[in-house]
Amino acid sequence: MSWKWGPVSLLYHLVLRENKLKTSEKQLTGPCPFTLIMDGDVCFYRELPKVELHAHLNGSVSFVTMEKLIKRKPHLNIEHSMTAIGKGQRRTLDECFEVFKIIHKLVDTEEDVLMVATDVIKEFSADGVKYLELRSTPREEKATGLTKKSYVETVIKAIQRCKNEGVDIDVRFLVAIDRRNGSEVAMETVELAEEFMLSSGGLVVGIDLSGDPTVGHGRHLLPALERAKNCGLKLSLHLSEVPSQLEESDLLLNLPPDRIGHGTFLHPEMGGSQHLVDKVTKNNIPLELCLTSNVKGQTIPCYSKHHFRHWYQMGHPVVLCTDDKGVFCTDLSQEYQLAASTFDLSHEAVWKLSQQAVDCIFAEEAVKDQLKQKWNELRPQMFNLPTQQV
Ligand SMILES: CNc1ncnc2c1ncn2[C@@H]1O[C@H](COP(=O)(O)O)[C@@H](O)[C@H]1O
Ligand SMILES: [Zn+2]
Repeated sequence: MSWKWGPVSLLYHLVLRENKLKTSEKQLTGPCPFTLIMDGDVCFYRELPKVELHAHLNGSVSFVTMEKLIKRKPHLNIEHSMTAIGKGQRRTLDECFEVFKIIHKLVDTEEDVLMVATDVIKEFSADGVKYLELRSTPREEKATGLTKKSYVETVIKAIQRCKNEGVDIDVRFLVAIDRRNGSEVAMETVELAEEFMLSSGGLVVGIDLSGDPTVGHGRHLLPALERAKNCGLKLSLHLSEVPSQLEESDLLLNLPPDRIGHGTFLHPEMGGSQHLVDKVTKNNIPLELCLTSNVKGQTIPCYSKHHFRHWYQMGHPVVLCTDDKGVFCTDLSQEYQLAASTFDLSHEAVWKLSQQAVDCIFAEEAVKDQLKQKWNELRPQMFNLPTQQV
């Protein structure tokens, strides 16, 4: 396999150099620039065109952006160690949810949301992501005047701003329901999403169901999710992220959702059941899989035991994603590289994985066609083939 420098890796290299990273920071933002210079394999994953379908906005805040937020609010006495889980570290899922509470304190004005969303989009683009579905929970902050509506408007503004600046990435937005907030808020969230689906020129495409999986039961959220589906919003639901949710997953799979987040404990080999697998395969529902998130959040003991193996072997559609690239100190290139090294995937298999993710996006068919064309155009430079052979 020969390797050529491409625009993405070069840009990433320059961005990292410009930020003059210290050793401690390298762990939080991805591979160090020196690795990038020396290791052609790292460049392959960085340069690989990618689709990111499972990224929570406030979990995706990078070290560099976090530094800006901490400087804006020194009185909060928040340190980096409180907002990210570094290399080799593990936390319980409960502890992860405490981290989000801290980040929410730092991101509580329209100005913060605009900066965070703009930075996150640009970082995904610099990592070679060509299509991104960002998800976030609309939040009201009485003290600063932030409303749920202005929250969504601000994320949309960031998406439009990046587009106007020519950032090479197509971005859509999923409005998130936090399951902890119950059925009424869930319904209000769907109504808000519906309003923006109609007014945002196709930028709001769906609903995410997330939040602490140990709190509440999905049965109370069914009316809101059904309404979302009926009005044309796509559904991506966190399902069976913890072992105790089998009954809930069975119920929510009847909707059926358009994609599943994690689905860690659906497979019989993970403690789930063939019945659940049959429901997922019958409807061909893609799974969004986040390796580092699951290992650092300790729902999976180690990478080799990740449920990627079972679904990938079955030929079921799986999409590698980051979940919370800031909190878990990863990026999508690293996730592809991790999957490849753990499950012994060739560059050709990795390419197929990234290409097949295009079929799982929520944007309209025309966008899929454009992305497929982009993948075809980029393939020769990735594999160093003459154009006519592709
Ligand atoms: C680790 N696994 C996970 N499981 C479930 N929900 C998660 C999550 N990671 C993130 N979130 C959800 O995303 C919110 C933060 O981003 P936003 O403020 O919405 O942008 C968290 O508060 C949680 O509701
Ligand atoms: Zn998630």
